[in-house]
Amino acid sequence: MSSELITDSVDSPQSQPKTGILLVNLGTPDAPTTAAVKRYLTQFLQDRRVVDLNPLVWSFILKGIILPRRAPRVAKLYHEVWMEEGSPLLVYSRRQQQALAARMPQTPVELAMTYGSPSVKQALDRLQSQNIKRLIVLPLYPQYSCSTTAAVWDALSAELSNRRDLPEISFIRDYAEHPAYIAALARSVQASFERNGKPDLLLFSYHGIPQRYANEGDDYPQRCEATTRGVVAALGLNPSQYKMTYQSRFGREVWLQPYTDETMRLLPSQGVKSIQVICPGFSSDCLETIEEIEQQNRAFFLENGGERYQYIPALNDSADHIDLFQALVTERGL
Ligand SMILES: C=CC1=C(C)c2cc3[nH]c(cc4nc(cc5[nH]c(cc1n2)c(C)c5CCC(=O)O)C(CCC(=O)O)=C4C)c(C)c3C=C
Ligand SMILES: [Fe+2]
Ligand SMILES: [Fe+2]
Repeated sequence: MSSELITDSVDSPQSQPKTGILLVNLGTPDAPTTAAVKRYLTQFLQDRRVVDLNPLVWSFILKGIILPRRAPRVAKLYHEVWMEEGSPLLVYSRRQQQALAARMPQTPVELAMTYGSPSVKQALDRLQSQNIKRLIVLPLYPQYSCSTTAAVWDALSAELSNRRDLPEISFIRDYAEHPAYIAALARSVQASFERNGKPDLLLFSYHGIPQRYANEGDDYPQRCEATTRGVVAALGLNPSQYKMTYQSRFGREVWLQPYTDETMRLLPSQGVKSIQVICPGFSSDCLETIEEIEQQNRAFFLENGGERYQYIPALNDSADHIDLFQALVTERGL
């Protein structure tokens, strides 16, 4: 054996240990059917990071009351947005994984979902089979929340608790104010203004969380405000030209306000006739953007006197978005 081959197969003190990247998104049903939605929601809504009610009481309410009603209704909505290759959230997340992998051919890039598949276990198995010694974890949530980012942390640590050999881990908490993220959003809004004309109002709609989670220390609303501040500064908008709301509330508790749906119904009576809506909390288009924002909230606005409504798509697998991901992992020493 030549000495060249020997040094190639052994980590020399100078060579970097092999690094892998793990992208993690929320998860989505495997099919637009009641059974698949029930499976998905059972796992998702039993995570105490998401719903923190007494587990025994909540499990009883969830399985006995909520899922039998919600699963068939939501399955129909998934059916409406389903793409040829699958659920939009998974389709766009896969494209992001593939585009990032193409940018860095020496580095394994895997995708996992906190709930459903591909699971964190499957992704870690694939990375470990490639002998990675360092792991950069990028939760695909621009703004930290205990209900999303911390749930990624939990899923990862639960899975690692079964393994003997842990990699060195770098966990990206969020990128709400990252200059490349703000620039990508601002460019996407600017392109929409050029295509459709400048609207009366640019609405930033973020997924909500219970207000109580924020009161107990989740800085998610501050992280959303930071994103909005960055984008409006980049675009030079004044306060009368934009607004920020929270969507997708679930259950009876008070969630972050103002609510997107209520705002949408009110705006036309306040003189807003044309609106463009961006959802910067979603790294991929999914049920909550395509069905809830592009379809349902469009109807609320138009039925109440609004005239022009445009939804600005998520950054998905655009080159700007992949540039941002590349910058985030490179900053972690890749
Ligand atoms: C208590 C319930 C929920 C909290 C808290 C919550 C926070 C939260 N969610 C996202 C991103 C997404 N949520 C999506 C769907 C979705 N969310 C909830 C509930 C809570 N979310 C439910 C029940 C559902 C499923 C649909 C439904 O039954 O209405 C999705 C889309 C998934 C898809 O398959 O397309 C995303 C993405 C964030 C960012 C967030 C907190 C900041
Ligand atoms: Fe959600
Ligand atoms: Fe929704």
